[in-house]
Amino acid sequence: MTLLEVNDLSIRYAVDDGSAVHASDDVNFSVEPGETYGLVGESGCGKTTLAKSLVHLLDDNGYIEDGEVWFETTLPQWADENGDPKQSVIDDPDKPVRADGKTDLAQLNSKQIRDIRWRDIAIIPQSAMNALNPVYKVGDQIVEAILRHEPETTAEEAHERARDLLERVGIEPDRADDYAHQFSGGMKQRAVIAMAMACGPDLLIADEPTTALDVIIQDRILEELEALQEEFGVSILVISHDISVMAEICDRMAVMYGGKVMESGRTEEIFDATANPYTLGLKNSFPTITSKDQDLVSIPGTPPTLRDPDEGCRFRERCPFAVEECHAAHPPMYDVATADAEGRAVESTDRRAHTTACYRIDELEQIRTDAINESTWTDQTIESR
Ligand SMILES: Nc1ncnc2c1ncn2[C@@H]1O[C@H](COP(=O)(O)OP(=O)(O)OP(=O)(O)O)[C@@H](O)[C@H]1O
Repeated sequence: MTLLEVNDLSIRYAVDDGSAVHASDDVNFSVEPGETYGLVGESGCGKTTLAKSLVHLLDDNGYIEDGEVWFETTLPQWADENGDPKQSVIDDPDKPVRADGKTDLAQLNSKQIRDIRWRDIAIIPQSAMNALNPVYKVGDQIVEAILRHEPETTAEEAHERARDLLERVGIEPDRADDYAHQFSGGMKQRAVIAMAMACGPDLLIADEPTTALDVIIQDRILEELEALQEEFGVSILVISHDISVMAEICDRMAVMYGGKVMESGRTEEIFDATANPYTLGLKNSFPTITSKDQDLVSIPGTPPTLRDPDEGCRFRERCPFAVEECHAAHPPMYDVATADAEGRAVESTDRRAHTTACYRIDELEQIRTDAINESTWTDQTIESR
């Protein structure tokens, strides 16, 4: 049973000159119960947009152009006494509810999504540690989050839960009476994680949970997230530009570039059998867990603006392996492990498979070898590709 199933999700931002920023294009992925799924890629590739769109928190000029976001929940008004969707609701084409108990969040109105946000899906935004209100005690802010979403809970129970949640993320319960300025950066981040867990969500979205923290604190935050997951069975959708952080905590991940998923699969597949030039370049630019001494090589050039992009592969202008075909159309997702009877790559829509968007999938061995050499990335000028 899948908790979240994102199908062909495309998100746009309308901008002043009349063009649209294609922040996410035909994105597919799924998250299973209790799983940690990662969205990784350089700044501006659309990770935050994607995460915010799931719970309708896009900026005012952002909108879902197309796609579906099926989530394992049924709103009370559409559920029977067991919490399952009523047959009349499933049969109603105007209701975004499936027989398997999933609801398409993309079709909900703002009141309906408010019932899901925090209670079923909690989001820890980027720079969350600055999100704590300086004039309220930290504990009271958690209490408020509980009471807002669970009116039946008493203030006393909520206080008890707030203290308990703080303890679970490694903060002394008595510090509930402190103000945010009395907390270190790492403690603030953990308090925000506690707040996100206040209503027992099924999915926790953590946007760059360790950025701006030093390495030791980063490790502790990752450990806290893993511990919470083990204890509560919550699924985590984690976003980071740092592929080595992802390696530590994710079961599966999607590597994004320019609003597109370039490669997706289990973490060990992405690391041990990397199948996309962009992922290879990204790996070169971060110290990996296995080889901390390796030279770091960043990918020359900058990501595209995404304003009305052309049809070609989004990565081709920075890709040392780009060929003619890459200019004509962005590649589909190919299955990395299987080929057809003639040995040719096959397209795949299987969200659990290891897939890559690269036409040169048949030459992977050579590409992997070449990608290790710094000169592969630095010798060629953009014009020569
Ligand atoms: N409100 C907006 N209006 C127009 N363009 C936007 C808006 N918000 C984001 N974008 C653009 O959408 C694209 C995706 O941005 P997004 O913030 O989702 O990427 P990201 O991978 O999360 O990067 P970061 O980690 O820096 O937040 C970028 O090109 C960005 O400039």
